[in-house]
Amino acid sequence: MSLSAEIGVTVGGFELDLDLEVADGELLAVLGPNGSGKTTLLRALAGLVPLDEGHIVVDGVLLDDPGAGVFVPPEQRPIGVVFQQYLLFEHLSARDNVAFGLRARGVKKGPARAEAARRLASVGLADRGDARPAELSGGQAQRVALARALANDPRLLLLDEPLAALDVATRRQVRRDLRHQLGGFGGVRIVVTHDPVDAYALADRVAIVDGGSIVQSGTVAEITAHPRSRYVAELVGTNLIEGRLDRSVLVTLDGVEVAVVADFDGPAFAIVRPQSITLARVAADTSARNTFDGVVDDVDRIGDRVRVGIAGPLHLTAEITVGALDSLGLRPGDAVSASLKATDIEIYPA
Ligand SMILES: Nc1ncnc2c1ncn2[C@@H]1O[C@H](COP(=O)(O)OP(=O)(O)OP(=O)(O)O)[C@@H](O)[C@H]1O
Repeated sequence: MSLSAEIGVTVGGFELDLDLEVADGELLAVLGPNGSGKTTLLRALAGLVPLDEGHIVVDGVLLDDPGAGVFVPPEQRPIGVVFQQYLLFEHLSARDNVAFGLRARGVKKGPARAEAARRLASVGLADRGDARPAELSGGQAQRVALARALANDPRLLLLDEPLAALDVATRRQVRRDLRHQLGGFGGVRIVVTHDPVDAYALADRVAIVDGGSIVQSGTVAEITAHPRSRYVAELVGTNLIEGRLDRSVLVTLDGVEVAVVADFDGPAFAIVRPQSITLARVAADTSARNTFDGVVDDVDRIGDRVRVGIAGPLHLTAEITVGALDSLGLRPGDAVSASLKATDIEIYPA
């Protein structure tokens, strides 16, 4: 393992408490909603916030351990950071921005500038060394920030929302470039993002952070198939129901009963694809085992499909065609009946 960390930090009443093990060459995406602690995690790894408890070990070297009285300052850590807004010095050229970190570590001006030029060339910016940050496109500024982070040959590379500063049109191209550039780095890479598309495009493994702790981690495929929280279910666009199974009836925490097909009892999650939910104006006489009456609380059109949010005993999202929406004439506030077949509900242990 190249990064092994137990992070215990409190900032302004917010508590971050999580463990991370990341192998050399692995790219971990840390995904979570606003305020979940992602930036605080990066700041703790980089040494910008000292740990209150725990330890950080990179390549076998202890960087922070309050119990042992060890704290290696940020500039001495084998860590490169690309911050959210890149934080390039506006008054310095691209080359001097990249050379800055090397100079801070005692490299002489000439060799630092030569190394910076080489680093810029490696991210495809050989001809932009004299440009100031204001003269660079968003994608170019990001590559300068990456070249700067890599200039000291770090063992751990941290990227905080690397695509957030870019407009939608440039994002896709820069995401592709970034994947390519990150592919050439052999150490541990951690990318923080709240965009699942970035996580899926860049990462081998994803850790979902919520409320200062890791609520789920695994490969993208594992997380997508078996979400274990409402946040993740929403990210992957499915409905999650949590409860307790008792002979093929899932009883939710609120006491709602859902008929399912299951061969075990006990705490369980159920997922229902929005496309498997049938909507009707009044409770229909169907073969579906489950029918819930509710009220439409959201109607969101995506191409020729419509996602309809239903508030009721269960909060569900159904996906229907525009034609079906028109014939039902559903609007927010309307009463609606949602049916789901027991065989369309996938069950797994909680
Ligand atoms: N220096 C600080 N002083 C007080 N509170 C802080 C400080 N730094 C972070 N917090 C609080 O800690 C929580 C986590 O913040 P953090 O920036 O780590 O979240 P995040 O997941 O990166 O969010 P975002 O996606 O919005 O950047 C927030 O509630 C924030 O207000």
